[in-house]
Amino acid sequence: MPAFVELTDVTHAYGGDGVSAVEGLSLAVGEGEFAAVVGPSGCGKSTLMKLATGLQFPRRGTVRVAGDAVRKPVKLAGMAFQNPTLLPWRTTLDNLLLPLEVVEPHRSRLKRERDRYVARAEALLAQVGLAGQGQKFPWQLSGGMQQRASLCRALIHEPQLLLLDEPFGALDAFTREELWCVVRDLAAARGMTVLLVTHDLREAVFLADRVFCMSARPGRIIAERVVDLPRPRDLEVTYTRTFIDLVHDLRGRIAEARQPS
Ligand SMILES: Nc1ncnc2c1ncn2[C@@H]1O[C@H](COP(=O)(O)OP(=O)(O)OP(=O)(O)O)[C@@H](O)[C@H]1O
Repeated sequence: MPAFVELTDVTHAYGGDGVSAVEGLSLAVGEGEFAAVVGPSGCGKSTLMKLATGLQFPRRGTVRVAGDAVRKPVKLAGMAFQNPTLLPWRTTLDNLLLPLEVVEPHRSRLKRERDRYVARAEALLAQVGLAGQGQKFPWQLSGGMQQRASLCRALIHEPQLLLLDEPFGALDAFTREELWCVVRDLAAARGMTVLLVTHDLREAVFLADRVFCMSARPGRIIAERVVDLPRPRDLEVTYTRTFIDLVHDLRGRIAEARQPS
Protein backbone atom coordinates (compact mmCIF):
# COMPACT_ATOMS: atom_id res chain seq x y z
CA MET A 1 0.00 0.00 0.00
CA PRO A 2 1.60 3.35 -0.99
CA ALA A 3 2.02 5.83 1.88
CA PHE A 4 -0.45 8.71 1.74
CA VAL A 5 0.79 10.51 4.84
CA GLU A 6 4.45 10.09 5.66
CA LEU A 7 6.46 11.75 8.42
CA THR A 8 10.14 10.86 8.43
CA ASP A 9 12.37 11.54 11.42
CA VAL A 10 10.46 14.72 12.27
CA THR A 11 11.44 17.02 15.11
CA HIS A 12 9.39 20.06 16.02
CA ALA A 13 9.64 22.57 18.86
CA TYR A 14 7.47 25.57 19.61
CA GLY A 15 10.19 27.42 21.53
CA GLY A 16 9.64 28.59 25.09
CA ASP A 17 10.90 25.82 27.36
CA GLY A 18 13.38 24.39 24.83
CA VAL A 19 11.90 20.86 24.89
CA SER A 20 10.75 19.58 21.50
CA ALA A 21 7.08 18.65 21.15
CA VAL A 22 8.00 15.70 18.90
CA GLU A 23 11.46 14.28 18.20
CA GLY A 24 12.47 11.62 15.67
CA LEU A 25 8.83 11.01 14.83
CA SER A 26 8.29 8.68 11.86
CA LEU A 27 4.96 7.30 10.72
CA ALA A 28 3.44 6.22 7.42
CA VAL A 29 -0.28 5.84 6.76
CA GLY A 30 -1.28 4.00 3.61
CA GLU A 31 -3.75 5.32 1.05
CA GLY A 32 -7.28 4.42 2.17
CA GLU A 33 -6.04 3.28 5.57
CA PHE A 34 -7.71 4.26 8.86
CA ALA A 35 -4.92 5.00 11.36
CA ALA A 36 -5.28 6.03 14.98
CA VAL A 37 -2.65 7.65 17.20
CA VAL A 38 -2.81 7.29 20.97
CA GLY A 39 -0.41 8.41 23.67
CA PRO A 40 -0.02 10.11 27.03
CA SER A 41 -1.34 13.64 27.47
CA GLY A 42 0.88 16.32 25.93
CA CYS A 43 2.93 13.83 23.90
CA GLY A 44 2.49 15.78 20.67
CA LYS A 45 -0.58 14.17 19.07
CA SER A 46 -2.08 17.49 17.99
CA THR A 47 1.35 18.62 16.84
CA LEU A 48 1.47 15.57 14.58
CA MET A 49 -1.88 16.63 13.07
CA LYS A 50 -0.68 20.20 12.53
CA LEU A 51 2.47 18.90 10.82
CA ALA A 52 0.49 16.52 8.61
CA THR A 53 -1.77 19.34 7.40
CA GLY A 54 0.83 22.06 6.93
CA LEU A 55 -0.35 24.22 9.83
CA GLN A 56 3.16 23.80 11.34
CA PHE A 57 6.44 22.95 9.64
CA PRO A 58 9.08 20.72 11.22
CA ARG A 59 12.50 21.96 12.35
CA ARG A 60 13.98 18.69 11.07
CA GLY A 61 12.72 15.80 8.98
CA THR A 62 10.17 15.63 6.18
CA VAL A 63 6.39 15.48 5.90
CA ARG A 64 4.79 14.22 2.68
CA VAL A 65 1.11 13.94 1.82
CA ALA A 66 -0.01 12.20 -1.39
CA GLY A 67 3.64 12.06 -2.44
CA ASP A 68 4.27 15.83 -2.15
CA ALA A 69 6.39 17.57 0.47
CA VAL A 70 4.11 19.68 2.69
CA ARG A 71 5.04 23.37 2.35
CA LYS A 72 1.64 25.02 2.85
CA PRO A 73 -1.75 24.06 4.31
CA VAL A 74 -2.87 20.82 2.68
CA LYS A 75 -6.03 21.40 0.63
CA LEU A 76 -6.95 17.77 0.14
CA ALA A 77 -7.45 17.37 3.89
CA GLY A 78 -10.57 17.90 5.99
CA MET A 79 -10.38 18.34 9.75
CA ALA A 80 -12.68 17.96 12.75
CA PHE A 81 -11.74 18.74 16.35
CA GLN A 82 -13.07 18.10 19.85
CA ASN A 83 -14.83 21.45 19.83
CA PRO A 84 -17.17 21.60 16.82
CA THR A 85 -16.39 25.36 16.34
CA LEU A 86 -19.52 26.04 14.29
CA LEU A 87 -20.24 29.76 13.83
CA PRO A 88 -23.34 30.55 15.95
CA TRP A 89 -24.66 33.25 13.59
CA ARG A 90 -24.72 30.94 10.54
CA THR A 91 -27.23 28.15 10.00
CA THR A 92 -25.91 24.60 10.03
CA LEU A 93 -26.10 24.50 6.25
CA ASP A 94 -24.17 27.77 5.92
CA ASN A 95 -21.58 26.42 8.36
CA LEU A 96 -21.11 23.42 6.10
CA LEU A 97 -20.64 25.66 3.07
CA LEU A 98 -18.04 27.80 4.85
CA PRO A 99 -14.90 25.91 3.73
CA LEU A 100 -16.10 26.23 0.12
CA GLU A 101 -15.99 30.00 0.49
CA VAL A 102 -12.27 29.68 1.20
CA VAL A 103 -10.90 26.68 -0.71
CA GLU A 104 -10.34 26.82 -4.46
CA PRO A 105 -11.63 25.67 -6.92
CA HIS A 106 -14.94 25.69 -4.97
CA ARG A 107 -14.64 29.35 -4.03
CA SER A 108 -14.94 30.54 -7.63
CA ARG A 109 -17.72 28.05 -8.39
CA LEU A 110 -19.85 28.56 -5.28
CA LYS A 111 -21.93 31.50 -6.58
CA ARG A 112 -22.67 29.87 -9.93
CA GLU A 113 -23.22 26.35 -8.60
CA ARG A 114 -24.69 27.04 -5.20
CA ASP A 115 -27.59 24.65 -5.72
CA ARG A 116 -25.22 21.77 -6.45
CA TYR A 117 -23.19 22.50 -3.31
CA VAL A 118 -26.33 22.87 -1.18
CA ALA A 119 -27.51 19.48 -2.46
CA ARG A 120 -24.13 18.01 -1.52
CA ALA A 121 -24.36 19.52 1.99
CA GLU A 122 -27.90 18.20 2.43
CA ALA A 123 -26.87 14.72 1.29
CA LEU A 124 -24.04 14.76 3.84
CA LEU A 125 -26.39 15.89 6.61
CA ALA A 126 -28.72 13.02 5.72
CA GLN A 127 -25.80 10.57 5.76
CA VAL A 128 -24.99 11.47 9.38
CA GLY A 129 -28.63 11.45 10.54
CA LEU A 130 -29.28 15.20 10.32
CA ALA A 131 -31.68 15.24 7.37
CA GLY A 132 -33.71 18.45 7.31
CA GLN A 133 -31.71 20.12 10.11
CA GLY A 134 -29.72 22.45 7.84
CA GLN A 135 -31.75 25.57 8.62
CA LYS A 136 -31.22 25.25 12.38
CA PHE A 137 -28.53 27.29 14.08
CA PRO A 138 -25.78 25.37 15.90
CA TRP A 139 -27.13 26.43 19.29
CA GLN A 140 -30.40 24.71 18.43
CA LEU A 141 -28.55 21.38 18.08
CA SER A 142 -27.30 19.00 20.80
CA GLY A 143 -23.54 18.50 21.27
CA GLY A 144 -23.67 15.21 19.35
CA MET A 145 -25.61 16.83 16.50
CA GLN A 146 -23.10 19.68 16.36
CA GLN A 147 -20.27 17.17 16.11
CA ARG A 148 -22.10 15.39 13.27
CA ALA A 149 -22.42 18.74 11.48
CA SER A 150 -18.74 19.42 12.10
CA LEU A 151 -17.89 16.09 10.44
CA CYS A 152 -19.99 17.11 7.44
CA ARG A 153 -18.16 20.42 7.24
CA ALA A 154 -14.83 18.55 7.23
CA LEU A 155 -16.08 16.46 4.29
CA ILE A 156 -17.86 19.10 2.20
CA HIS A 157 -14.95 19.59 -0.21
CA GLU A 158 -14.65 15.78 -0.61
CA PRO A 159 -11.16 15.51 0.89
CA GLN A 160 -8.95 12.50 0.27
CA LEU A 161 -7.63 12.77 3.81
CA LEU A 162 -9.69 13.22 6.99
CA LEU A 163 -8.00 14.27 10.22
CA LEU A 164 -9.88 13.85 13.47
CA ASP A 165 -8.38 15.34 16.63
CA GLU A 166 -10.24 14.03 19.72
CA PRO A 167 -13.50 14.53 17.85
CA PHE A 168 -15.77 12.91 20.44
CA GLY A 169 -13.95 13.79 23.66
CA ALA A 170 -16.67 16.13 24.89
CA LEU A 171 -19.58 13.72 24.34
CA ASP A 172 -21.24 11.20 26.65
CA ALA A 173 -20.38 7.51 26.16
CA PHE A 174 -23.55 6.57 24.22
CA THR A 175 -23.39 9.53 21.85
CA ARG A 176 -19.70 8.86 21.32
CA GLU A 177 -20.34 5.27 20.30
CA GLU A 178 -23.09 6.39 17.91
CA LEU A 179 -20.62 8.76 16.31
CA TRP A 180 -17.99 6.01 16.01
CA CYS A 181 -20.50 4.25 13.77
CA VAL A 182 -21.09 7.44 11.76
CA VAL A 183 -17.35 7.84 11.16
CA ARG A 184 -16.97 4.12 10.38
CA ASP A 185 -19.67 4.38 7.70
CA LEU A 186 -18.40 7.65 6.22
CA ALA A 187 -14.87 6.26 5.95
CA ALA A 188 -16.08 3.02 4.37
CA ALA A 189 -18.34 4.83 1.88
CA ARG A 190 -15.68 7.28 0.76
CA GLY A 191 -12.55 5.13 0.89
CA MET A 192 -10.54 8.06 2.20
CA THR A 193 -7.41 7.97 4.33
CA VAL A 194 -8.18 8.81 7.96
CA LEU A 195 -5.86 9.85 10.77
CA LEU A 196 -7.54 9.91 14.18
CA VAL A 197 -5.92 11.22 17.34
CA THR A 198 -7.61 10.09 20.52
CA HIS A 199 -7.21 9.40 24.23
CA ASP A 200 -9.87 6.72 23.96
CA LEU A 201 -8.23 3.34 23.29
CA ARG A 202 -11.57 1.63 22.58
CA GLU A 203 -12.35 4.27 19.99
CA ALA A 204 -8.94 3.74 18.36
CA VAL A 205 -9.32 -0.04 18.20
CA PHE A 206 -12.96 0.05 17.06
CA LEU A 207 -12.27 2.41 14.17
CA ALA A 208 -8.71 1.86 13.00
CA ASP A 209 -6.86 -0.61 10.80
CA ARG A 210 -3.68 0.26 12.67
CA VAL A 211 -3.01 2.00 16.00
CA PHE A 212 0.22 3.91 16.67
CA CYS A 213 1.28 4.59 20.23
CA MET A 214 3.41 7.64 21.06
CA SER A 215 5.97 8.13 23.82
CA ALA A 216 5.68 10.91 26.39
CA ARG A 217 6.94 14.32 25.23
CA PRO A 218 8.99 14.67 23.09
CA GLY A 219 6.71 12.34 21.16
CA ARG A 220 7.74 9.59 18.77
CA ILE A 221 6.11 6.31 17.81
CA ILE A 222 7.01 3.53 20.25
CA ALA A 223 4.55 0.83 19.24
CA GLU A 224 2.26 -0.07 16.39
CA ARG A 225 -0.58 -2.60 16.42
CA VAL A 226 -2.56 -3.95 13.49
CA VAL A 227 -6.25 -4.29 14.40
CA ASP A 228 -7.07 -7.69 13.05
CA LEU A 229 -10.84 -7.47 13.43
CA PRO A 230 -13.01 -8.09 10.36
CA ARG A 231 -15.08 -5.29 8.84
CA PRO A 232 -17.79 -4.16 8.92
CA ARG A 233 -17.45 -3.96 12.72
CA ASP A 234 -20.40 -3.29 14.97
CA LEU A 235 -20.33 -2.29 18.61
CA GLU A 236 -20.64 -5.92 19.74
CA VAL A 237 -17.01 -6.37 18.67
CA THR A 238 -15.97 -4.23 21.66
CA TYR A 239 -16.92 -7.14 23.97
CA THR A 240 -14.78 -9.75 22.19
CA ARG A 241 -11.55 -11.20 23.57
CA THR A 242 -9.43 -9.90 20.66
CA PHE A 243 -10.74 -6.37 21.13
CA ILE A 244 -10.31 -6.35 24.89
CA ASP A 245 -6.79 -7.82 24.69
CA LEU A 246 -5.72 -5.19 22.18
CA VAL A 247 -7.08 -2.34 24.31
CA HIS A 248 -5.36 -3.85 27.36
CA ASP A 249 -2.07 -4.16 25.50
CA LEU A 250 -2.23 -0.51 24.33
CA ARG A 251 -3.08 0.61 27.83
CA GLY A 252 0.08 -1.10 29.07
CA ARG A 253 2.20 0.64 26.43
CA ILE A 254 0.83 4.05 27.43
CA ALA A 255 1.34 3.33 31.14
CA GLU A 256 5.00 2.51 30.35
CA ALA A 257 5.33 5.63 28.19
CA ARG A 258 4.05 7.79 31.08
CA GLN A 259 6.83 6.60 33.43
CA PRO A 260 9.57 9.23 33.71
CA SER A 261 12.74 7.87 31.97
N1 LIG B 1 1.41 26.72 20.16
C1 LIG B 1 2.19 26.20 21.09
N2 LIG B 1 3.15 26.94 21.71
C2 LIG B 1 3.96 26.39 22.64
N3 LIG B 1 3.91 25.11 23.05
C3 LIG B 1 2.98 24.34 22.49
C4 LIG B 1 2.07 24.82 21.48
N4 LIG B 1 1.26 23.80 21.11
C5 LIG B 1 1.65 22.73 21.83
N5 LIG B 1 2.67 23.05 22.66
C6 LIG B 1 3.34 22.13 23.57
O1 LIG B 1 3.81 21.00 22.82
C7 LIG B 1 3.56 19.79 23.53
C8 LIG B 1 2.71 18.85 22.67
O2 LIG B 1 1.42 19.44 22.54
P1 LIG B 1 0.24 18.74 21.72
O3 LIG B 1 -0.94 19.63 21.83
O4 LIG B 1 0.73 18.38 20.39
O5 LIG B 1 0.04 17.41 22.61
P2 LIG B 1 -1.19 16.41 22.69
O6 LIG B 1 -0.60 15.04 22.77
O7 LIG B 1 -2.16 16.69 21.61
O8 LIG B 1 -1.82 16.84 24.09
P3 LIG B 1 -3.20 16.37 24.78
O9 LIG B 1 -3.14 14.89 24.84
O10 LIG B 1 -3.14 17.00 26.14
O11 LIG B 1 -4.31 16.90 23.92
C9 LIG B 1 2.86 20.16 24.83
O12 LIG B 1 3.79 20.10 25.89
C10 LIG B 1 2.37 21.56 24.60
O13 LIG B 1 2.40 22.32 25.78
